[in-house]
Amino acid sequence: MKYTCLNPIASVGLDQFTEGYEKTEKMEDADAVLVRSAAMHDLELPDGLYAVARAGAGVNNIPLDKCAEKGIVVFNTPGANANGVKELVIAGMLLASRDIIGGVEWAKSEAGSEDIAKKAEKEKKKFAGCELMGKKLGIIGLGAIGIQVANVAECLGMDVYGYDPYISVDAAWKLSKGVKHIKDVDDIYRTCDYITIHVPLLDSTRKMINQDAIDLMKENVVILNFARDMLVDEEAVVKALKEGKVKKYVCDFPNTTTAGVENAIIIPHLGASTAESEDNCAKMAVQELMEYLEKGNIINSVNYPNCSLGECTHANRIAINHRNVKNMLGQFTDIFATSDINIANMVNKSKGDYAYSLFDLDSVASEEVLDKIRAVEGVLRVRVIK
Ligand SMILES: NC(=O)C1=CN([C@@H]2O[C@H](COP(=O)(O)OP(=O)(O)OC[C@H]3O[C@@H](n4cnc5c(N)ncnc54)[C@H](O)[C@@H]3O)[C@@H](O)[C@H]2O)C=CC1
Ligand SMILES: O=C(O)CCC(=O)C(=O)O
Repeated sequence: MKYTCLNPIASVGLDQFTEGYEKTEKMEDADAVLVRSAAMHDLELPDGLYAVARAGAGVNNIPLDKCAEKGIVVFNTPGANANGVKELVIAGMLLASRDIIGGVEWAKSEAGSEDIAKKAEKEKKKFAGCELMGKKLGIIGLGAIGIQVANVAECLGMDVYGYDPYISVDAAWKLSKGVKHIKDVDDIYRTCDYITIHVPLLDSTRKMINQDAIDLMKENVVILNFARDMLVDEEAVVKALKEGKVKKYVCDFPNTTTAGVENAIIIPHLGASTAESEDNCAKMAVQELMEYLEKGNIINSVNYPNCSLGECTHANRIAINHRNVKNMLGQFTDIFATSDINIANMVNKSKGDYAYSLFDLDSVASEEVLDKIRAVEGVLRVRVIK
């Protein structure tokens, strides 16, 4: 099996590939791709490619449907970099509250000045700020990152408001009970002194924080965006920064709209750039790929359902990527039955428009049988795992 990396991937992850895996620089030769933020939308997807693993959370750089149509399963690594992002969000709140950046710049500009200590005592009032304790923090999106930000902000003495209409049961269990449950996002905009967004970039979330949202916000609000720049109408934010309505905009995604704007604190996408997050993501991504390539089991896919039959202890395992339409399973089982093949174990799961079936068989399906399955309308890929 061959894999290629479209971004640098931590070696502690790649080292997990066992004998039989080989790195290639050529995507057209690869069975699997590992990627971080590299844009894949315009890349040609080779016919031999089985899987893409995003060592990270956001998958807006990957053409999910185009991959699904070719039977390419796309994975991400949920939560693996959440702590790294959480810590930078807290740093962002502190940078927005205390003029640490201004103060440090001042000290640099006075390097070599004999009376710097005396001057500092005189100048420091320029860099004074406010504390986080007692302030209201609104969190939009209570997934892996949002929860961690909520819980730590509470420990810092902030009054935390959380909004996520799709929160998972697991996530809800992890959330501190002190976090106020907000059902209308406008209440976050109206109430909070700090607002941080942690949702995926989807058509439904694009420019979620827009002029209307800003109009509802309090004077001097701080907006933090460590999720994706396109979630925010940044032209509206820049206008609000200039008018003084928004005190600071802290964003992890530099672009020509915000870089260099006064009171915009722009960070070069460093949220997950820690040794720990990079290692966690790389390890999880490689495990997911190996599990899929070797056993056909899907864990943490974003375009196909999670689906597993564990180890295969039978004669043959066949994996079928297909559309989520009626009677696919009926047609597959019919083909096995009429070919005198007993199904020892099977699973079929769907996610949106796509589905996946795994069959463990008591005898080996011939090429003829596999061709019959391939010919079923709606089948996107058939793979012999064992
Ligand atoms: N700056 C960086 O380096 C990083 C940025 N990210 C970005 O942060 C995003 C979130 O990451 P995670 O928390 O790990 O993802 P996650 O998938 O664990 O959480 C996302 C949450 O957003 C919620 N959500 C979806 N639509 C919503 C809506 N309209 N309103 C409110 N909530 C909504 C979901 O229910 C889910 O709970 C990623 O999609 C990615 O774009 C993630 C990791 C690193
Ligand atoms: O790999 C990275 O550094 C980017 C992390 C990120 O944005 C994500 O996981 O969504």
